[in-house]
Amino acid sequence: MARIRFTNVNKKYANGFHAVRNLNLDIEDREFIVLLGPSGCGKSTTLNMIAGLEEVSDGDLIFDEQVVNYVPPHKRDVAMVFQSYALYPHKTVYDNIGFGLKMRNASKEEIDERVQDAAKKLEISHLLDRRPSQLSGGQRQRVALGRAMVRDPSVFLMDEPLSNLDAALRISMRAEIKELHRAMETTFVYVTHDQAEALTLADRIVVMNDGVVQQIGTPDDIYERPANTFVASFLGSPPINYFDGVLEAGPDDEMAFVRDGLRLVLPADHAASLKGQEGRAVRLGIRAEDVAEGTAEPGYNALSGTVNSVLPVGSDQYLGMDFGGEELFFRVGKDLRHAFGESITLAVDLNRLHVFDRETGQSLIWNAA
Ligand SMILES: Nc1ncnc2c1ncn2[C@@H]1O[C@H](COP(=O)(O)OP(=O)(O)OP(=O)(O)O)[C@@H](O)[C@H]1O
Repeated sequence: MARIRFTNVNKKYANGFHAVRNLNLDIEDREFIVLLGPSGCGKSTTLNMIAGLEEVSDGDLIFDEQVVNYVPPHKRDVAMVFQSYALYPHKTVYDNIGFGLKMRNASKEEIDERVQDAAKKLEISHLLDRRPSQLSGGQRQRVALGRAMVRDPSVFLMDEPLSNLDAALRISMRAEIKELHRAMETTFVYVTHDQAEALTLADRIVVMNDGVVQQIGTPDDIYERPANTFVASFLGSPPINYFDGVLEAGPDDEMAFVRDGLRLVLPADHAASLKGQEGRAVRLGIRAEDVAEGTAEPGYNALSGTVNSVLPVGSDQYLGMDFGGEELFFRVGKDLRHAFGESITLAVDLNRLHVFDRETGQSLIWNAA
């Protein structure tokens, strides 16, 4: 069992670089947590603090009830899988998987039982006599997973374990990692910069930027109710569209977003949370998929512009629109037929709008985590 808690944790590297700032995070036993963010945001540093590979500069890192700030890695009951696999090139798959157990003086029988069991689960039993150089990338990654599995750790740490695999294999390995989590019944902490990976795997996602947590929540929370423009922009493809404008009060407690060529009436519950804020400078967000081809009166709950680009992506298509000199991107059904330069009106799904403060970027309608 392992619950992991960070309380006011900071990490400053020896050169003074402040990589993680005031981190507060409570990871429940058996939870699948994904640390998500752009390169350099501090996710690997956070994972390495759990592993004991990096020391906490201040604050406390707690496993269950024990502060582990100064507990060395081999006493933490964690296993880690790296992007680079880190296999021993001259050992067979069998020996690679069993090596950690051998170093801990496990009996030959125990090693054999655990290696065979892990190999079976990972479907690599037929590869046990090979060396890493005789394996594909996906098979090597399974060996790395097997090596971590046989240790039966309380915490499983993974740092971009799929990023060296091709697109198709990444998707099938995602399903396997999810199944592994279910079967192992341990706490998983997984680092990635890939939003799709995070959304598919996580019970909860921690979005980080510049060493600071931006939002902690379920995949739905993060995608549907982003706490700020950073989170809103980091997830979604093509990325969310923004419009700068102001709030305008209307009759019957109505609240609308207005700017040149656009007036969108906000749903009643958003209007209620924005009551009294008319005149406020806001940034409105419309996700690429939250539009439909519509005939609503132009300028009112609808967006009109000209088609700039049409990019089919198989199941649907990305539609580029010129909107008063601004370039917007939407994701629409593959059956919509539009030609370059054509005028088009899209109806906006008003229930799925996002409203942010223009200065701070904080959401004004979803409670920040
Ligand atoms: N030993 C170190 N000394 C000084 N700065 C470091 C050290 N290790 C990492 N950093 C810096 O700390 C920041 C966070 O690094 P970290 O590896 O945690 O980022 P990341 O989010 O995992 O990024 P990536 O996806 O590129 O690995 C980066 O700016 C990095 O350059």
